[in-house]
Amino acid sequence: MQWSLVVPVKTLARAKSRLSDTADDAVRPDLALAFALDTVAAALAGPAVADVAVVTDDPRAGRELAALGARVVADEPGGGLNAALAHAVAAVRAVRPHAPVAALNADLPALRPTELTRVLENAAEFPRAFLPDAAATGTTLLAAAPGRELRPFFGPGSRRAHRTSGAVELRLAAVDSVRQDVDTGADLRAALALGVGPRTAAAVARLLIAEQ
Ligand SMILES: Nc1nc2c(ncn2[C@@H]2O[C@H](COP(=O)(O)OP(=O)(O)OP(=O)(O)O)[C@@H](O)[C@H]2O)c(=O)[nH]1
Ligand SMILES: C=C(OP(=O)(O)O)C(=O)O
Repeated sequence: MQWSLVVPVKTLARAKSRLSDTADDAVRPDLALAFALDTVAAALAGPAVADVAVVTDDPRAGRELAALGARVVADEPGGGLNAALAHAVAAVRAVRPHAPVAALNADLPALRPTELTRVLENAAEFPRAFLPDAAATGTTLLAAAPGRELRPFFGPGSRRAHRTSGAVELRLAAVDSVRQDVDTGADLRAALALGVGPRTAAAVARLLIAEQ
């Protein structure tokens, strides 16, 4: 079964505020973009994904992610993350109405295509399913079968919100790369330990050189 994914990317200048003690205002946009590029490149590399739509209003992110092969959908004005996702799902379903859809966070720089494939194969067993993040309080992926509404409740405490909404929690071993989102310096170290993609590796190297 081939999936359509929607990946939300906030305006880069405002992204990753919780990384401000690790990366200052001048370099954080580059780091956030590197995470998104490595996430989308890995997602497009797997056999289970047919289509990735990035929902963003950021021109640079849109340009660089489109160059990887993603489609770019504009944000729903003033709506925030969940409105942007619902809007992007409607856009991808207009193109591929019979495909299952999943929202995937853009901050998974260690993402492995094989692990994402396994998560999607398991998600395909349910009308709606989600994968909790590494911290076990949030969500990195929320999936909906063809014809089902996604009903995203991303944000603080989204694991509980998705569970309460009736989505099935996927309990899978060995999918750490799909769960390891990066919000803090400690998360970034954990992602580096798993092994990040080339754009994040380069951005982190630039960060370390700038600090010397
Ligand atoms: N398109 C879009 N994406 C968003 C929006 N808000 C958040 N996102 C994305 O949704 C995911 C989770 O976002 P947040 O945790 O709110 O923000 P963040 O930039 O990752 O981190 P913080 O600034 O530290 O909260 C990331 O992939 C963001 O880029 C929005 O309003 N529109
Ligand atoms: C929006 C979410 O992710 P983050 O950890 O980036 O806040 C979430 O977990 O619902």
